[in-house]
Amino acid sequence: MSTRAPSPGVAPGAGDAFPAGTAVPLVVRTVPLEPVPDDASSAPLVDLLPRDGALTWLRGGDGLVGWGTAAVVSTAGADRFRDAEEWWAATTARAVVRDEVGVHGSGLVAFGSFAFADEPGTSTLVVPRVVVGQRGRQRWLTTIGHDSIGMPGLRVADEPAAPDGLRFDRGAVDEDAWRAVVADAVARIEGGELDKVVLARDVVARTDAPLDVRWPLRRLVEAYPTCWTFHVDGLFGATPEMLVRRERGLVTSRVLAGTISRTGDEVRDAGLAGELARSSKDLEEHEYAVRSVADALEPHCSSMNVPESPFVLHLPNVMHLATDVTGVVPDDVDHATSTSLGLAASLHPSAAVGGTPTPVATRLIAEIEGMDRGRYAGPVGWMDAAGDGEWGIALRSAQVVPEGDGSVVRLFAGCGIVAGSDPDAELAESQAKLQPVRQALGHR
Ligand SMILES: C=C(O[C@H]1C=CC=C(C(=O)O)[C@@H]1O)C(=O)O
Repeated sequence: MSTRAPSPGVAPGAGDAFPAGTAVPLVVRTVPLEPVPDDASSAPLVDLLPRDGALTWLRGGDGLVGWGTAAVVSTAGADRFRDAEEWWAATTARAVVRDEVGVHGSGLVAFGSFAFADEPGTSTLVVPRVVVGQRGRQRWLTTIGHDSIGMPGLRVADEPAAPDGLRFDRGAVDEDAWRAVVADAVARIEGGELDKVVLARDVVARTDAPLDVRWPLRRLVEAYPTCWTFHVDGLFGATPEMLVRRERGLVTSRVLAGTISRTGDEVRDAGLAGELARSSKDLEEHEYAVRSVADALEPHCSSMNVPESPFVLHLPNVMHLATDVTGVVPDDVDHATSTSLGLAASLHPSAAVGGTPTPVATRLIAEIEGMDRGRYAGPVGWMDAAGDGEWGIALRSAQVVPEGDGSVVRLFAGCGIVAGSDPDAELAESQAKLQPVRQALGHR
């Protein structure tokens, strides 16, 4: 585990690093901002983000944006969630917080993104210098530093530049090879090795100048208002799947599995939605995912509601079978494992991104998928000092890394494979799931 805590101030990304482990208390202040007017005249939160150090968690106008780094931790391996949780508990215990708003997301918060697998990969929790939040018409501003710091003036940021020289290339496994991997998984499922496995692939985009991530973020926020648009440490996307949300003891999880592409024709799509809702292959795939979430949440909850049948969630590119699981976490349960991050750790990887049985599926993914998922399909979101927060599954996402004078952007998509899955249909499904980020980068 490595930690850093830069010096005070509110300039995005500025500050010298304190030595690892420095126990400097954070000074946190949240104040209300002017309410959002009815006429949609105020800028969306995504427009406030500076170019460097932007952190994002937004859905339909609500959510959090942040920038700068007040403190950060990196963790890795099988204990990545526990180590991050311990660091957060120590950080919040010595923070001095004055929160004049007192809503979900005000006060001290950290944004986080966790690796899919135990190995390889690193995970991170970042405490920003500045957070701006919105819930309905309510807005607030939080500053976080190592001393009392002034309130920054908020203004709409400069217009991000479009990706320069954007081009796409194959990922780690080409399309023919990926179809063969899917066929191999189907044979193993039909041979009785396991019931379901989720197999993913990547596509690589390159740019000639460093990608300004605010370009795709602004487009994702606009095109996918019912998804959670996120950005943490180079991983960005718009996920429709909520692994776990905890607010004052109420826990919710939106489970997705089972997909059909949309055609754009309303009448045909209504017919396809009906087909999806009746498809025994998709219902089976969905049931494994719901079971995995319900079984993982159950030990933490005093009561739970797991609907018997899914509904069809309509997104601009695809439709999914969806189930909203809810539960109540009693006050007296072990705090360390029932924070939103502790719950995310128990739920990950659900059968929406791993498979059934989980250990067999994750071994098979490592054996045949042929790529490193990094933080794709891992939990991404935020948490507050009380352990409330929201952790989505990092789907419909991409990882940006610098390369030469430009950037490499790896886009990811995965598909649930069960007995009877067809490799051609799964490839087409993965292409539909790559569409949101492709289009947000400017590629039609
Ligand atoms: C693994 C992904 O989607 C999951 C979530 C919804 C539907 C899925 C499916 O139908 O296969 C996947 O389980 C992805 O988008 O990369």
